Amino acid sequence: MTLSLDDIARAPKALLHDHLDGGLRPQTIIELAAEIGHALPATDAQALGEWFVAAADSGSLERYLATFSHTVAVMQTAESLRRVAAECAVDLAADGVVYAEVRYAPEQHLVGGLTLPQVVEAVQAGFAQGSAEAATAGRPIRVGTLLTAMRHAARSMEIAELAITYRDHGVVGFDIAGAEAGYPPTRHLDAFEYLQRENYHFTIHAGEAFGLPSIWQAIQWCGADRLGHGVRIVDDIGPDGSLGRLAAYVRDKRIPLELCPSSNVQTGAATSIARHPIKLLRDLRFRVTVNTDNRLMSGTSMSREMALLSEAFGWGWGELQWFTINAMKSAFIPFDERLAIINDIIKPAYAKLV
Ligand SMILES: O=c1[nH]cnc2c1ncn2[C@@H]1O[C@H](CO)[C@@H](O)[C@H]1O
Ligand SMILES: [Zn+2]
Repeated sequence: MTLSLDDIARAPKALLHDHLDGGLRPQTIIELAAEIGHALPATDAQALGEWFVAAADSGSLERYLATFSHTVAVMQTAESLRRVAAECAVDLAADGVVYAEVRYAPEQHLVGGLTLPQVVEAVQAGFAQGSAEAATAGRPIRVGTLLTAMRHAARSMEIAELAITYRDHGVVGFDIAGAEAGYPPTRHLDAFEYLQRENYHFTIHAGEAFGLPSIWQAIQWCGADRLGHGVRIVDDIGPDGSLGRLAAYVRDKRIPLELCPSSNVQTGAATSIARHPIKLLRDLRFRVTVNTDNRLMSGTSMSREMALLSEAFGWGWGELQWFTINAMKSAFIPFDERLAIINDIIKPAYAKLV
């Protein structure tokens, strides 16, 4: 049985890996760009959406990331950040996402003169507004924010401190992102050690464009709670399914993998959805979660990612519920709040569907 996109959209879903600057509506980019005179590769919403997907479909993470220059350019004022964040919450909720952790890099939004705290407050105001609108429309969503530091830059300690400052105001974790090859996680060890001393949560983009050494550093040197992608952990799994020491550690410790199928195909981390290692990793019972990464660059949604997997592997409600509960168990909000979403929202909804 394969599930249709409409069926999946009605089921509750949890999303741990979604970039705010990778999920703008094309029409919003056009309107914000017009206000500031930023030139775009297309000026019609449909064409612009297609341009992002085609340009990101590059086989390389570096070329994929180049497309963000257009989204980041239009997110340099408090008003534009608020609008983008509000629309993000509304769009995720309309797709049936009940819990989302959305990330962005505050250091990339200072060109218009905002300070780091002003950036965070504008985004938080947007998430609050969008969540309130979604609740009014009958699609409640909870959005937690992750603050990302760019791994090629040198502001991770500052961003880690910013995350701690806003930990009781909706910021639930920290991350590093950007080009992976040449920028190992240990470059930011001081930031990760600081966050551990603060009893805080963080994920690290690792094992996407670079392999096992990046994953090993993220976990064993930096202490990551989760892996952003982590898909190349399969390099430590033999053809007979035997696990190397690192893969065994990741599975034994139930370290969540934030897998992003469409994004991985675009950057060359996987050759196709049908051959995506998510099948093997699920069969081996790793703590697998399904994510969007960048809805704009992949022309996707949480429901679409699930529908692609359902089509490729014949997965039904049972698997969809498993991924959703895996994600919810792995969220960075407090345990009792995770449990409440699982028991009060997710399980009753799937009990009706299965
Ligand atoms: O899959 C990814 N791998 C690494 N970096 C990424 C990915 N997607 C987005 N970003 C980077 O994260 C920044 C903050 O959101 C984005 O501007 C982009 O440069
Ligand atoms: Zn990402």
